[in-house]
Amino acid sequence: MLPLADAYGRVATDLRVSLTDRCNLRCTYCMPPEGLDWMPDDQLLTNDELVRLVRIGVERLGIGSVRLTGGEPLLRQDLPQIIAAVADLTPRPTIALTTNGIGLARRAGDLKAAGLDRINVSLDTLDPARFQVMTRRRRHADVLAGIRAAKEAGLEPVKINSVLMRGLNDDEAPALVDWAGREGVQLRFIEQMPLDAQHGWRRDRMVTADEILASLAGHGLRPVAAEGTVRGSAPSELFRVGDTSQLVGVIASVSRPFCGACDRVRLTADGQIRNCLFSRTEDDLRTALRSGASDEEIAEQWVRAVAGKHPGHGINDPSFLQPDRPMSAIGG
Ligand SMILES: Nc1nc2c(ncn2[C@@H]2O[C@H](COP(=O)(O)OP(=O)(O)OP(=O)(O)O)[C@@H](O)[C@H]2O)c(=O)[nH]1
Ligand SMILES: C[S@@+](CC[C@H](N)C(=O)[O-])C[C@H]1O[C@@H](n2cnc3c(N)ncnc32)[C@H](O)[C@@H]1O
Ligand code: SF4
Ligand code: SF4
Repeated sequence: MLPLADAYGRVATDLRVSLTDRCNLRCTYCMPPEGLDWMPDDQLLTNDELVRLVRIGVERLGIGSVRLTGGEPLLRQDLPQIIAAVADLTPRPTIALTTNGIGLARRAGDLKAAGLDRINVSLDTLDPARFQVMTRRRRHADVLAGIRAAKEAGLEPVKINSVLMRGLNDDEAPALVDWAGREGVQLRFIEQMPLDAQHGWRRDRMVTADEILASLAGHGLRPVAAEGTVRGSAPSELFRVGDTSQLVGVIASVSRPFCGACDRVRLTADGQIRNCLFSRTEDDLRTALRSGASDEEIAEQWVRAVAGKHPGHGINDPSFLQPDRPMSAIGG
């Protein structure tokens, strides 16, 4: 086994695979109203290519968990087949999905049956009108139905990702926490990152973890770290709501970076390895695959790609440059 180690003592064991750069929403912090120039079909990995790369990661490189994301991964009609093929690998990795939840109501049962272990659904607001402003689509009810179906399919605990945007939904943290408590889902607030295709992010506009926690002062949040729970490599810092069993997370990529414990590596839908969400370089495994490289050669290229990983994202450095690819094409 070759570990995917970098020069800072970190080892990547969590593979985040983007299945498509396309999406049926247009979240304002992610992409413009008109969408993007989607990747041409011939550049996308086929299912066999994708599963082969995941197999190499699992068999040779110590990948133990696989998260399927995008773009919107539910747009892949063959998602159950992909999940089943990954679930067939030895050793079997845990398999998770990050989705906007549209169409999940119909598909949650099939995904669970195919081998999906965990699901995270994105929902920024409880108000359908705000949802329409934030995503530019009228699909709020579909997302709520998807979350319900995921729970009914036994994909618990369902985690919910909420990005708070100033002037749009930054007053909604308390109501979202109360809703999550009633629904029995784990809510995580995400700081907005500079990864939108429009390059509209501004440090002085983003809603910070401190602001989010201050707005939840009435909820008696206590860090679970104080109970001895170890965070490990998780992006989310967890808090207990009062004396209840409810946990709420804050993913503070910008104001409280967690790069020092990073165990993630990304594979884009067009077969590029990215050693960091904010990496400015990529390693082209698709060309290697299509020019007849052996599993061993691909594994060695992958190891070299991770070895060059930077210590952190650099968002707070004056010289920071946003990556060329937007979040939706990297795999968030
Ligand atoms: N900066 C940074 N943000 C990340 C990273 N991984 C995930 N995130 C962000 O965290 C948010 C939630 O990600 P998810 O896809 O739900 O995954 P997760 O939080 O790792 O999942 P769990 O293991 O279920 O907690 C998204 O906005 C991601 O972009 C990362 O490596 N770096
Ligand atoms: C890129 S999306 C891909 C999966 C799926 N389409 C979804 O929305 O869950 C993954 C996660 O990234 C988050 N995200 C997108 N753009 C972001 C940004 N600029 N800053 C922080 N999080 C972002 C979304 O809210 C979502 O929770
Ligand atoms: S955050 Fe997810 S749902 Fe929203 S536009 Fe981006 S890829 Fe689509
Ligand atoms: S920004 Fe890069 S180094 Fe930091 S946690 Fe994310 S992927 Fe890892």
